[in-house]
Parts: sequence; structure tokens; C-alpha cells
Amino acid sequence: MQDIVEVYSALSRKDECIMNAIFENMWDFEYVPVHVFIRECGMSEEKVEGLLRRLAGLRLVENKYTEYLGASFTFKGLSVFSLKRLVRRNVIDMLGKIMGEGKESVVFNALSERHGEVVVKFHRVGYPSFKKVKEKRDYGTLHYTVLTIRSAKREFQALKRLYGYASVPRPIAWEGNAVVTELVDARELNKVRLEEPEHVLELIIEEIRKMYERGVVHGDLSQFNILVSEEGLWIIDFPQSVDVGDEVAEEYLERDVSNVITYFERAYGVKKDLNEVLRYVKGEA
Ligand SMILES: Nc1ncnc2c1ncn2[C@@H]1O[C@H](COP(=O)(O)OP(=O)(O)OP(=O)(O)O)[C@@H](O)[C@H]1O
Ligand SMILES: [Mg+2]
Ligand SMILES: [Mg+2]
Repeated sequence: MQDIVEVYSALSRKDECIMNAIFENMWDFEYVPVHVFIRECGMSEEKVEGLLRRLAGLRLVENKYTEYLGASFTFKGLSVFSLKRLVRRNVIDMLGKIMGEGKESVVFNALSERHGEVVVKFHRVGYPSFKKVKEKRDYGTLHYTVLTIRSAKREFQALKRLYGYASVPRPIAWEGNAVVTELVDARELNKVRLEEPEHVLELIIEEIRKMYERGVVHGDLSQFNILVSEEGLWIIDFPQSVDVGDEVAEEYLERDVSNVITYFERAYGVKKDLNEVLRYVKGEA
């Protein structure tokens, strides 16, 4: 992913047409067939095949022969495509450095004339990672691309719903698998030593309550998804969040609260009763 900017600059209009056609047609085809590119980009079969080979060489698409030749995005291809769209919309002007690379995302900082310093999170759901190329999970006939875009959309929607009510980074834009938010100057909870852990735990519980009141359960809350600074705290990382009322919402909520309580007990010896906190969060106490 480090070379994403270089790859990005090397794309021609014809490459872009191919990538556009993959994006537009991936809902119907796991691998978008050559004839679609021929039609949508007005190019000969040889030309299309040449471009697909070139894009595969850049690791932007994966080509597959079944009854026909077809192409789909790699994680990198989808990310470059989403980046193009963000730049075109003037959401960001320059991609910066990688801030973090996990199994389900790659996070960059970026500069935006309009929004200042921002964070671009490229979602990666289901794509076999560089470490586990062989491991292919069964997602039916939906390509990873579709699932990954869905995950980014879910995160953006949750942030939009919560911003202004609970303490989350300001959501700025969503394109493809990329979600842009404001950059928060804070560190992950597990990386700091708190001076007033009881107080911070109260603040976190308050955020969980506000999110619940707004109809959202985080679903992956832990010391890794809470950022803290002298100024306050922020909850991040929402792709797996669910609506209150969803069949797994209560289970997710209990796990979220339990993760937080367990962390504070282990790291600081601060104790809280799980059921009491759950009642408080749900407005029953
Ligand atoms: N708005 C932000 N401001 C500052 N840092 C951020 C922001 N968003 C994300 N980060 C940093 O990037 C890291 C990864 O972001 P996030 O938790 O959203 O992705 P992730 O899906 O958890 O990645 P992983 O696969 O590691 O679980 C965060 O732990 C945090 O350090
Ligand atoms: Mg995270
Ligand atoms: Mg995560």
C-alpha cells in the first residue's frame, strides 16, 4: 500500500475507464467480463486485455478466466479508485503517511485544503491479506469488494448519526472503501497511563450511553478503539456497529461494556458491576 500514490499517478484515462466499469458492474458480476469493458470503454478486445494485464501487473485488478475473461478489484485497486474519487471531489489534496495497518484497514493521514489534516481509512473486509494469501473464506458469490464497500458505508453512516451527540471524529466523506474523518490528536487508551482512571471510565460509559440513546451499539469497543488526550476522548472504528433493536445489539452492547470494564479492572484495579452499567446505559437505572 505504500506505493499507492505512485500507482495512482501512473493511471491513464483508459485505465480509469476500466476501473470505473469494474465499480459500476461489480454488483452484477463477481468478475466483470471483457465484453462489458469493450462496450463501456469503446475499445477492442485486444486493447481491453492489454489494459487488464497492465492493471494486474500493478496489482490493481485480479483477472480470472472462467467461461470468459473477467476482472475484479484487488484491495489496492479499490483503494486507488476510491482515492481518485476523493481527490476529484476536492475532499483531499494529498495522501500522507500510513498511520496504521491492521487486518481490516489501512489508515493514512492526508491533507485537505478544505478540511485541514484528515484521516483516510481504507477498509479491507474479506480480502485475503498479504500474510494469508491462501486463506479464502466463503462469502458466496459476492466479491470482497462489495463487502468492503458495505463496511465503509456502515462506518460512515454510524459516524454521521453519532457526530454531535457522542464524541466521535467528525465524518467528512465516504467513497468506495474509503472513509475520511477529521484527525484527532489523541492516543489509543492502551498506550497511555491514566492519572484518573475512575473518571475516564465514567466518561467512556457516558459515551456508550449517548451512543445507545442515539440508536447505535459499537460492537467492537475496547482499549484499542478509544482515543484519549488531555482534551478528552473519542470513540472510533464503527464498521461492525449495529442499530439498537438489531437482533445482536444487546449481545454486542454487553460485550462492549464488558471489554471496557475488564480493561479498567486489569490495568487500574478499578471495579464496576456489568449489570449496573448496562442498566444505566439503557436508561433503566
Ligand atoms: N480520526 C482519527 N484520528 C486519529 N487517529 C485515528 C483516527 N482514526 C483512526 N486512527 C488511528 O488508526 C488506527 C486504526 O483505526 P481503526 O481502529 O478505525 O481501524 P481498524 O479497523 O481497527 O484497524 P484494525 O484492523 O487494526 O482493527 C486507530 O487505532 C488509531 O490509532
Ligand atoms: Mg480499531
Ligand atoms: Mg476494527
